[in-house]
Amino acid sequence: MQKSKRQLAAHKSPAWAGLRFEVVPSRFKEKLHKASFASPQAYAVETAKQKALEVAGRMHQKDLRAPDVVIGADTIVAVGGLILEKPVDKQDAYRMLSRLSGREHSVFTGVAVVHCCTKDGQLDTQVSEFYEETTVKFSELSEELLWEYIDSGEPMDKAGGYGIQALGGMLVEYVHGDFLNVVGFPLNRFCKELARLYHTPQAPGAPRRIHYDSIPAVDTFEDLSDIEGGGSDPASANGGLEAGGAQPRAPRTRDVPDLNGVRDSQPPIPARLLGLMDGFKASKVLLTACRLNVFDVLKDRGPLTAADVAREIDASVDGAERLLDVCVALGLLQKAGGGYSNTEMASRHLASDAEQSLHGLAAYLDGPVWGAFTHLGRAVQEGAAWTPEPLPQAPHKQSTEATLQFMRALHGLSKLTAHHVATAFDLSPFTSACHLGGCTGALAHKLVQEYPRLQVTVFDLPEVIELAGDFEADVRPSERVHFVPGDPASDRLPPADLYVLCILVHDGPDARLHGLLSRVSRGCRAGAGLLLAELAPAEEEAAGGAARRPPGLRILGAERPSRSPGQYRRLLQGLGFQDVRAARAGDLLHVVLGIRAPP
Ligand SMILES: O=c1[nH]cc([C@@H]2O[C@H](COP(=O)(O)OP(=O)(O)OP(=O)(O)O)[C@@H](O)[C@H]2O)c(=O)[nH]1
Repeated sequence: MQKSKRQLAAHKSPAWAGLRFEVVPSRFKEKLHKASFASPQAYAVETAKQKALEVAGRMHQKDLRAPDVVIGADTIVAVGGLILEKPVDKQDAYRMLSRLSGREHSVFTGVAVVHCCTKDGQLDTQVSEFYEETTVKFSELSEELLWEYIDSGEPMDKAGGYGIQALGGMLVEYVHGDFLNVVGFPLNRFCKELARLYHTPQAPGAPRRIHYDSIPAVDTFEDLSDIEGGGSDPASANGGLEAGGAQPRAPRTRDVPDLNGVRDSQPPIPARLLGLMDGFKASKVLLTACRLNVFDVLKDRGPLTAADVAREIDASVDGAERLLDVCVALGLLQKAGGGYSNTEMASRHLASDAEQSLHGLAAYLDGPVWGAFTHLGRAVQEGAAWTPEPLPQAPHKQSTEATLQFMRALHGLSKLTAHHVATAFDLSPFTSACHLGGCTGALAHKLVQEYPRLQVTVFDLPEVIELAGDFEADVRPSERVHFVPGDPASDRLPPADLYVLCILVHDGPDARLHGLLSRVSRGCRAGAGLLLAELAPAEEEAAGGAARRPPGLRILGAERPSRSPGQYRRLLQGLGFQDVRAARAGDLLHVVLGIRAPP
């Protein structure tokens, strides 16, 4: 399951509902044994609690100071005694949604509020928890509606497989209870709980005392509070958080300094800005650790000391220890009793021989892309490209090693995304496909695995095809994948039922994209398909739960923002394709499929 976006550590950052908070994804693995809980809601509450405790512990370790409060939440759907979380794939989404069709179900969000303090350097926590239930009834869903909704990609990161605040709203007949609870956080109940926990009435005229400096505006909640003697009249409210008698409250003054001498009206610290300024250091540490093969050394081996690692990577012990400690802080490594080991993510993506390795991408970013970015000022002044020209624009200008380096980067990305691209639509009606710019054949091999009748031609520049054999050991070779040298931008295209383009044209100029797509449109027969998979725009990635990249900074280093599925759809329609459909392919890509209309 994707890491939580919703564990809030309250003490810094901008305001929301009167809280200054920071969002810290929890690393708690949501693997609690569901059957061991008395009820679905007990499971949600425990998961929320474990998520928040993990964040509190980690932040305390990292900053040597705990946040004041960590808020964890977990949303589940319960139907007929079953607990539904986020679907793992489309079939799973189908199973969930067909189970919900025509029925009532409950949505539970468990919330844990973890109060933290540090005693003698040790973290001390106190947990308050609650859950909220909302009942939702779905209409009867036709197969067609169900699949159209699944193909929209929306269900994939949603508990129960639907997003009530978006397209999923059309499935819903009625809602009883808090709508926001279904979306993922019961804000109203949460505010009441905070008011109950922190806002105890006190004697008139008593000085304002705040224990939890992250909650200066808890006054915000009192209007929602059920506390006796509370109420919505601001004049009857004070900002005190300390216990006292049930007395009338002193007037609230928003511009009074709190105990830290900070006025509420002070602008917040620009934490995001500071993070942006400093962010390159984290990238460089990650890329350097990859280049020094730290994650290879630690993969499949017990915890190693800094001295062991230093010996293996030919580094000084002090230097290795500093690098390893920063990797721990970045969540790439774990440290226990002086020994370092890979996190699961590092073994899966940063070790060079891992099935889903991004080691090649890291090397490409650390090499030519990093080099180009150090001269960014000059490139801006001269209007030059920000990054090395990627293949296929300039292979002839590249050394074999540079071409291989680019191919390794693309290979890792292709392997990571191939399953999502191959299964975004049902491609079984097609019997032959041609992957233009198919590079190492990673997607081609996934396509033939998924579709037993399909033959795939990988059509790419001769320099690339010549080197593609180097990657054969890394894919399951198939006789149904053929490599044909040629330039997709100028040579005659091999005949096929389906043409595939994947992360090929997202960062190129419009003219190049139009040129390539119109070549396919002119070169293919009526009824042939065109499947286009490209990086989703950054804002869609964020919505899909992926780490947000600034618009304009693409994964392989070019600077053009991605086009939206709508733009691709209009483009394809303008080029004579019909039945154009768009779908998400994992968190990173969107895929568009169109069928060539008769001329
Ligand atoms: O109608 C909607 N229903 C659900 C959602 C979204 O679904 C997920 C629920 O996931 P969870 O509670 O597990 O929490 P997350 O913050 O995503 O992180 P995990 O690490 O726990 O997976 C949540 O994103 C809801 O917002 C929705 O959007 N609409």
